[in-house]
Amino acid sequence: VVGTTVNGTGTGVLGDTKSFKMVKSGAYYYLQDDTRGKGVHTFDAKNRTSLPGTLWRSTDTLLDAAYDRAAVDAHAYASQVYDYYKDVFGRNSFDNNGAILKSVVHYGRNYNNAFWDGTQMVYGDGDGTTFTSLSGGLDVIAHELTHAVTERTSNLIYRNESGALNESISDIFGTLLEFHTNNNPDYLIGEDIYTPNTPGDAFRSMSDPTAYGDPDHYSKRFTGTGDNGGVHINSGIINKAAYLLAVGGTHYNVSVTGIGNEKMGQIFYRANTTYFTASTTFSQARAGLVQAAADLFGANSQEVNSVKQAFNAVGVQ
Ligand SMILES: CC(C)[C@H](Cc1cn(Cc2ccc(C(=O)O)cc2)nn1)C(=O)N[C@@H](CCCCN)C(=O)O
Ligand SMILES: O=C[C@H](O)[C@@H](O)[C@H](O)[C@H](O)CO
Ligand SMILES: [Ca+2]
Ligand SMILES: [Ca+2]
Ligand SMILES: [Zn+2]
Repeated sequence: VVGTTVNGTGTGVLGDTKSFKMVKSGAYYYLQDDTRGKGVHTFDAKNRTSLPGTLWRSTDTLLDAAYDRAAVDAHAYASQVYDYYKDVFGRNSFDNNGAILKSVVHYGRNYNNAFWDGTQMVYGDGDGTTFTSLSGGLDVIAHELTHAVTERTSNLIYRNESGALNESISDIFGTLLEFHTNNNPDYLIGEDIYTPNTPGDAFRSMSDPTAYGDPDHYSKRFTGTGDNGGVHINSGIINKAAYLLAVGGTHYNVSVTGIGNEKMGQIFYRANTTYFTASTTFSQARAGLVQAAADLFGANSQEVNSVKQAFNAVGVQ
């Protein structure tokens, strides 16, 4: 819509208060932020599955109803992910040309999932037991938006090893968003919205993928055809390598010197946008990450050595 930018305030999925930009047009206020790129737009699917539904419209700037919570987080967190990519990597939205960030909430009925469909981020409400509104997880939103970044850069094929790499990159930047904004950071995925009645669990773990049945070593990779050849399963191998690269540790008797989250993120961002291609395998990813680390920190740097150690630790040469 065409209108004037105003400040909105609302309650998120977890009951937290946050502010965001809205546009006033006529008598209504819309979840449209014109201050970031070409815009951040949040839509209401009204529990149907036609996309994107309607641009979120309110009669005021206070979004504190239960039905508003999913939209508040989708809108505010998408803005935070926009700011991260712009401030940290100088990337202007997923296309690096300010593309409008579209988010859709209240998708379907009791829908226990969230996804990027090539055009927009889509969030279910969950069934209230397995998931609560999935836009309530900052790592989830950054995960979905990072699929868009990957699609516009390496465009890693969503199958087998390239697909698992695609998935891991989304989990990695989902996690980095939590640390960058200091939003209860951890190396878990979906912990804020998974099983709302059970504290302390998550959907995936980067620090210990085996906690949720995913492999933490190449010798344990899934070789079936399910899940597009295990893209959400074998992602655990790269997730573990990224975790070790950032934090350090000893894994299957291989010791890794941690270099911190920021440098780990720089290396993965540069590799994904410069060296990875659609068909990049785990072994080729190691080479691309080593090259990215060499570009950033020097061929004989600790950072390069730590990338090699991390991939040795998960059995990828
Ligand atoms: C981001 C993350 C919170 C989310 C988690 C998720 C949810 N589901 C469905 C699902 C729901 C419930 C259970 C259960 O054990 O009860 C298991 C799986 N599958 N994955 C996820 O990983 N979504 C996929 C959706 C992929 C859709 C096909 N491209 C993704 O974005 O990669
Ligand atoms: O589809 C069959 C492929 O073999 C696939 O399953 C890969 O072996 C697996 O993704 C390993 O990364
Ligand atoms: Ca997390
Ligand atoms: Ca839980
Ligand atoms: Zn994903």
